[in-house]
Amino acid sequence: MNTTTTSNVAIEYRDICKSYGEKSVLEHLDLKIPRGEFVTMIGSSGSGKTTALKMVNRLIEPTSGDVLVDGRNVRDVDPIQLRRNIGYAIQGSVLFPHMTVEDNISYVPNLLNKRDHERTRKAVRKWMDIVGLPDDLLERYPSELSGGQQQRVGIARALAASPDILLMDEPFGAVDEITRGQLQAEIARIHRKTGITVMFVTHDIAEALRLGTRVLVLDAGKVQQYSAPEEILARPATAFVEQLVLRQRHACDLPEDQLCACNHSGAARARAALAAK
Ligand SMILES: Nc1ncnc2c1ncn2[C@@H]1O[C@H](COP(=O)(O)OP(=O)(O)OP(=O)(O)O)[C@@H](O)[C@H]1O
Repeated sequence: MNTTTTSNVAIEYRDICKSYGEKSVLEHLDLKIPRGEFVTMIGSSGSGKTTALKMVNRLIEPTSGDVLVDGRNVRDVDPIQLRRNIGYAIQGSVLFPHMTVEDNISYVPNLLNKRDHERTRKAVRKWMDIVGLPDDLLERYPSELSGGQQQRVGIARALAASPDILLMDEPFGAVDEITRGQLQAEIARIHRKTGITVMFVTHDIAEALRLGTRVLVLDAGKVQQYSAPEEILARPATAFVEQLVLRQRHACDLPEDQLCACNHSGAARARAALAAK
């Protein structure tokens, strides 16, 4: 039974098609993302992940079809207003190079509560703490930070306006493995704590399974599967998803009849699902 009603849907794609000239990138995408979900998007290169993501904040417009955010067609919402309620974090540093860490994070909150600078100051410190950065970095400029620290500041900035939706496009693609693991743990914690709706593009199936409450697998502009991670692992819907799952098992160096023993909740749920089969 489908229990997803309009009121608990944060983002909806209705029959979305996107072409660049003759090239079709998304074909009849229909998708509902309930409020509070953490949707990871994975697929082959060029499968349309970034294109679909950027339609939510109108950085890309569809050729046909509609995108709804909180039940409103984004075509009817002023893009600037829309983006104030949608955090956006991408790979690499997108910080303003001439601004300190504090000014970078407080940029949007300052626009929103112009008069209440004390409130913004407190919010900046709260987000520094949440993304695991010490306050003594507040006066530094982006060039004086490590890649991992810049990425954390980018996430703090995306979250600082307390958006309802967070769009993340391979946000941890450019950091080392250890930092990546830490950032994954932090974003999962932020999601649990805030209940924010997250769309997260990744090339890493382990990351998709670890973080996603639902995983969207795209190939050649079409949805291959949109399911909980345990479902993806236990019952891949297409040969393409099956290949992804095999890659995950091999990465974890386990026999194919066992699931990944990595330390993540998706795999733990998947193991339980398989055990119950
Ligand atoms: N402005 C554009 N003009 C023409 N083609 C474009 C444009 N933007 C994207 N494309 C093409 O659309 C297709 C989908 O791109 P998109 O960035 O959505 O894919 P993706 O799944 O995010 O890819 P990747 O995993 O490599 O980042 C690609 O073939 C890309 O080359």
